Amino acid sequence: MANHATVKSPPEPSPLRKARFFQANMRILVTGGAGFIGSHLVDKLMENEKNEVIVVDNYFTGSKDNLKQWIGHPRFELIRHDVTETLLVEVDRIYHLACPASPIFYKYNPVKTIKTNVIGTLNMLGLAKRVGARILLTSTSEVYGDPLVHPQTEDYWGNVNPIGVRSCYDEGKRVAETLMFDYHRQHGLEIRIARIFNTYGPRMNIDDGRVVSNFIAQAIRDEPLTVQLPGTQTRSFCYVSDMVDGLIRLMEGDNTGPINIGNPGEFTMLELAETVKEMINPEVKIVTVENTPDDPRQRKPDITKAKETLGWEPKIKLREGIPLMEEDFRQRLGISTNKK
Ligand SMILES: NC(=O)c1ccc[n+]([C@@H]2O[C@H](COP(=O)([O-])OP(=O)(O)OC[C@H]3O[C@@H](n4cnc5c(N)ncnc54)[C@H](O)[C@@H]3O)[C@@H](O)[C@H]2O)c1
Ligand SMILES: O=C(O)[C@H]1O[C@H](OP(=O)(O)OP(=O)(O)OC[C@H]2O[C@@H](n3ccc(=O)[nH]c3=O)[C@H](O)[C@@H]2O)[C@H](O)[C@@H](O)[C@@H]1O
Repeated sequence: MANHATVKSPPEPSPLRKARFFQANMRILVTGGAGFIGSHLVDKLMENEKNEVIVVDNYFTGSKDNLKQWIGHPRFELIRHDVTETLLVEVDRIYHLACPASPIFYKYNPVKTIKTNVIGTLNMLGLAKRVGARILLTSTSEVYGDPLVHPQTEDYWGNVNPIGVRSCYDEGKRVAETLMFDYHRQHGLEIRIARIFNTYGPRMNIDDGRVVSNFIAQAIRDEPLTVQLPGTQTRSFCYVSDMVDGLIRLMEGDNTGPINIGNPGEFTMLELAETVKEMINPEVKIVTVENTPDDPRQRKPDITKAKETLGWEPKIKLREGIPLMEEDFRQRLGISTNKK
């Protein structure tokens, strides 16, 4: 599915690319770069001395703190900007991540979430078209909704409620994917779409509301782990360094996607709670609480395509990732005692 019929190619990002004696740096825009995945992506991109990185973020869920090591660096720029407004920058690559990801944040102002997904993606595609940049969208496994196919393959069209409380996010991302392919077919844009499955790791907001961060923070604070009913719903958790590796491979490879990027290890929420309890605080209680509407009952990526086309598969198992996140959370919470 590499390249769909294209009408015409976009311009080269800069004539400097073709210059014989001067190799310009690769200028990379990361929208949402002050967030959890975005800031880890920036760290990795900055390791390459040929990269210049520009982050735009409105700090709704992100923070300058996540980027503090780069502020003032000559190859790094940080712009406070909302992607629902147009942006003029000259770049070669756009990693478009800007969008609240945790359900409690994306449901907080659903109309804004839709605008971010639709107008924000439209703006970034317009920018990519003007400057000839390649653009990668971080879509989501939520495009599969409450999936009737398990594990989920990229050719599954999904089972999504168009009028539910999650629709601002899952339908928003579906439209964003549509826009990406329409710009690709109509204007010849180079696009990449990653369908990300639940990702966790250091720098997640402590009170982010997502399940791994909730359970780890609760275990450290000695509060009951809140398993939302029924507890048998499943998720597959990918450690953030594996995710960043997959995103960069996708951007630099020649397959448009969509490609699932996630860890196929599948756990029920009760199993996750038991694992966190055993590893962090065996004394802590596990309680069940009400769930929210339309919570998907199962989720597990089929990553055959990522393996075959990107040579990618995750390396970090859940039991290896939890202690790395625990260490970061303990440091930020200022709670060092480990009741093991
Ligand atoms: N973490 C996951 O499990 C997961 C799973 C699937 C998809 N994704 C996608 O990956 C991306 C990053 O997710 P994350 O987990 O790092 O979330 P995050 O909330 O930590 O990061 C999102 C960033 O986007 C910024 N942002 C939000 N709206 C914006 C706007 N209108 N203009 C500019 N900036 C804006 C936020 O301030 C934040 O820094 C998102 O697009 C999300 O949909 C994440
Ligand atoms: O990977 C994805 O595609 C999507 O996954 C998550 O959405 P979700 O799976 O609902 O994430 P969580 O809020 O972490 O919930 C996971 C499961 O844990 C349960 N949960 C959550 C929080 C909690 O305290 N307890 C608990 O049992 C929820 O009911 C749900 O079944 C992300 O937040 C989305 O940004 C992302 O796009």
